[in-house]
Amino acid sequence: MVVSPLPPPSFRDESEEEEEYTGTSHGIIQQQRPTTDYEEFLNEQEESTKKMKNKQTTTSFDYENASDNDDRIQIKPVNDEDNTSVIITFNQKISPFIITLTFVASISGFMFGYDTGYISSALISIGTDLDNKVLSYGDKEIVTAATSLGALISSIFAGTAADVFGRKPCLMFSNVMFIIGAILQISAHKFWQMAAGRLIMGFGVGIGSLISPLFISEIAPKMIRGRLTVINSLWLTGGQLIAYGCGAGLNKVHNGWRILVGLSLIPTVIQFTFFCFLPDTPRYYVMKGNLEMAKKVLRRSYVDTSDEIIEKKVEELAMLNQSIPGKNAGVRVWNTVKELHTNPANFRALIIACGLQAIQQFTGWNSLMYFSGTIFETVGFSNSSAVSIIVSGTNFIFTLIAFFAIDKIGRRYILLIGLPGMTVALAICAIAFHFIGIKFVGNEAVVSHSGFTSWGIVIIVFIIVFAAFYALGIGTVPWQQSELFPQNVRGIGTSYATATNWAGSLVIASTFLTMLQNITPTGTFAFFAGVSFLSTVFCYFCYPELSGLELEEVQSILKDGFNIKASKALAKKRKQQVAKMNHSKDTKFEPTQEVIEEVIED
Ligand SMILES: O[C@H]1[C@H](O)[C@@H](O)[C@H](O)[C@@H](O)[C@H]1O
Repeated sequence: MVVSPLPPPSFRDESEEEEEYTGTSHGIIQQQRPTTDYEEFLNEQEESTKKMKNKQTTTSFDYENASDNDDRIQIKPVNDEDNTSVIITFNQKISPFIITLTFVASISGFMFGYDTGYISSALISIGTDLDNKVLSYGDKEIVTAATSLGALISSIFAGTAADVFGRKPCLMFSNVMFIIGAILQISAHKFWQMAAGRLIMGFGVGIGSLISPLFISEIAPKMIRGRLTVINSLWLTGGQLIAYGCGAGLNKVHNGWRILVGLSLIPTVIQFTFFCFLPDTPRYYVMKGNLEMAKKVLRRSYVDTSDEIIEKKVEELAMLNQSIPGKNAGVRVWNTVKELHTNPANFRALIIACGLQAIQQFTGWNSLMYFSGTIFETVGFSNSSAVSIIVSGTNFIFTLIAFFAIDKIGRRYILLIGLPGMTVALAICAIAFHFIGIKFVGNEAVVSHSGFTSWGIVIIVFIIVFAAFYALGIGTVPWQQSELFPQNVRGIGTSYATATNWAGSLVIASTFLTMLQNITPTGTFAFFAGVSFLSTVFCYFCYPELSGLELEEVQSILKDGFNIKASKALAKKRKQQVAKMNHSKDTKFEPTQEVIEEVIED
């Protein structure tokens, strides 16, 4: 099989001939050919991948003649890697351009947090402003759930749209949804206009929640990819906190809820304006075969890196970018879905990504966010906005701690610290609720020992402890989902995971009160504690350490198992290599020849 140095764009021309697609292996160039000898075809592909990699290992960089000023360093595959591992890496200093792109993309995180956060205060201050009557409990549920429903619907399509139209245009489209949704709400005098505005805003939230972390992970230098993606979560939890703060401040203001919704227009307009001048991700350009644009963006991202290395990196990304064939968009999407399910590495990625998002929702955090006021009132604490601010403030502060820990300590460790912590906190709450003796009659809570009791204090303290452990691990790590998937299935894979998140959020928010009524608060919290415990077991056996790995390296880890041990070894190795580079930079500003040789000899 002939392997051309650069692959065709992932989405082929309509004119191309269609052939049945039966899945692919790791590999690089997908050629149109009959699939009767599919096994042979896969073997050939693997062979050519090996040849390409070997060729690149030996020819792409002349170590003998490398000067002391070379900013490049090529890392030989280590024992834990196979020959599909990425081999070109270089000093990936974070530049102002990357910071700008990250901050602009993560405004979507803020919109996610603010738009899901403001509704609880808005519902209190709306009073009789809609249809001149007080909203019923059912009306309130519809207005709250409309955004999650919109997000669920749009997240199903957003991944494919991101591959077809690009990440940036999709984020700009989400801005349009935010603006239309907000205007409909601000001007609403009818309940259904308000609900429609919330639904349309939800379309924006769903798109942003998927694409912003994907965008960031595609532009981020590998050693701080975790951190940069957590910036999105920081904006998210910060958005929730600000929404509760503003909500508390505007509670008594006439039409305060319209101001609250109106404020959401500011960040979205800022994001849209910035994106008019910023590019898409280099990996997206590679996927579309626009290698010149990919180089341009990489050059702006890594200003200290030589053109030669940038060219090689783009070449490598192009080699690893595997196209999905199909004569039209529908067939290609179907083939991508097949590829996601039939390729073992992709399927494992899917289990992890959807599993983590489901755990994030089914351990009950959002029900506590939405109903913390009610819960705290039942244990004798009446200031519900203060409580919401304390709980969401804890969420924000511990997301900040996750920001520092996620690349240094690693994603796996913070999950394995967070989930057991949540289990214990939830179990203690379940016990404490038993001694308080609460019953739910309708939507009203009846407490046998009213007033502030010591068990009430235990509940308050351990709900805050739960919030801290949640934010440290499972609140943040699932949004690293994009790194699990290779380029050709990343869009659809992250769609599945994001849709799992929104479906879980809808289910839990709409069943929480029913659970409290039917299985008592003790039963509800014990249920969440049980889910947290099982989730710890799942993460222990299935979640490999991915910090410090190139996006393209993750597949080699997931190829023949979850490979926890190998992933930990590879992550450690990568960290040591970068530490060596950084160490040499302290003294000479560039890696020295010895450092290069040392790494090569490893
Ligand atoms: O990661 C976020 C964060 O933890 C939020 O606080 C929560 O409301 C979202 O559902 C979740 O996806």
